Amino acid sequence: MTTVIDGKQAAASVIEAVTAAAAALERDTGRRPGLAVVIVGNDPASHAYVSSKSRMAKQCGFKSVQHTLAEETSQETLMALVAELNADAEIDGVLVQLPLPRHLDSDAVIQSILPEKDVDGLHVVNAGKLATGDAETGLVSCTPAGAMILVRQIHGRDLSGLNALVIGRSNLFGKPMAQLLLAANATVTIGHSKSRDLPALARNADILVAAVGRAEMVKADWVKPGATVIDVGINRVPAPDKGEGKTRLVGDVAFAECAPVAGAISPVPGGVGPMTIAMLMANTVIAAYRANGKPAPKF
Ligand SMILES: Nc1nc(=O)c2c([nH]1)NC[C@@H]1CN(c3ccc(C(=O)N[C@@H](CCC(=O)O)C(=O)O)cc3)C=[N+]21
Repeated sequence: MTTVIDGKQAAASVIEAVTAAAAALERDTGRRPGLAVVIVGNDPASHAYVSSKSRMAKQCGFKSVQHTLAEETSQETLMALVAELNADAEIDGVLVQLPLPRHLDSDAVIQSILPEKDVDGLHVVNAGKLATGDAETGLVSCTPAGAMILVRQIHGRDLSGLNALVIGRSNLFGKPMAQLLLAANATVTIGHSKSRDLPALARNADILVAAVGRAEMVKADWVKPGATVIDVGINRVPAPDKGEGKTRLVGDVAFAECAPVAGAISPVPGGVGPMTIAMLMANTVIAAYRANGKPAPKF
């Protein structure tokens, strides 16, 4: 029988550990972890994500602040806010919700966040630490960190001898995911839109991670029988059966046809998504421990 990986349950157990770690820090130092989330503009999906992040931060016992800036905010204003949060001793983590409106240079903003407060793990210092195997002082991007916990549920910490394919090569996900799999001894391939034969690469993968950004692109005949399939896609597609103008959330994997072939598979929703938010909380508590000179908990 195929295992359907329960991301909600895995996220709940991370949140439980984060909440306990936050309470222990407050007992020892009188300080709570502080998370600042910055959002620019009016995109409803972004606002929904940011609200759930702020809600979760409060649930974990953090100091949670949200800065909502107008769509027409200038680069200077946004960078000045980041500088202020960098200097604020009560803030351990700074997250700037992406994507930013088109007139803003998001890379300049991200790189201006202090690496030790970069709970998204997007600063070049954190990307570099991951690439060079420094897990002790860096912060790892939340979605790959969460996906990796799901992989560990199935395979444990040592992926020696297993072939992994990551489809997607973004700095936000594909590259850090490949680094994490490599650090766990998997034999890693990164596939992307210019790869010659993605289905053939996929059929060779014991661990198939899909982050292509195309609804249900991975089909049953891409999946090696018994493979672990991790679906990182979030696509809203029309759902006329739910009513006129309604949508549903689907992943990058055609779940219904792939599930019977896979050994384990993560669904959308309820797979990687909830883990992303849980790992943001984990990174914030890690940053707060380090800021207080304490050895950080591991997740
Ligand atoms: N600086 C930055 N960091 C991010 O980590 C970041 C971002 N910007 N911009 C947008 C994306 C998207 N993202 C998600 C988080 C949780 C779910 C999640 O919990 N999804 C639920 C379903 C939620 C629903 O129903 O809409 C699930 O998959 O079960 C999804 C997507 C974080 N992102």
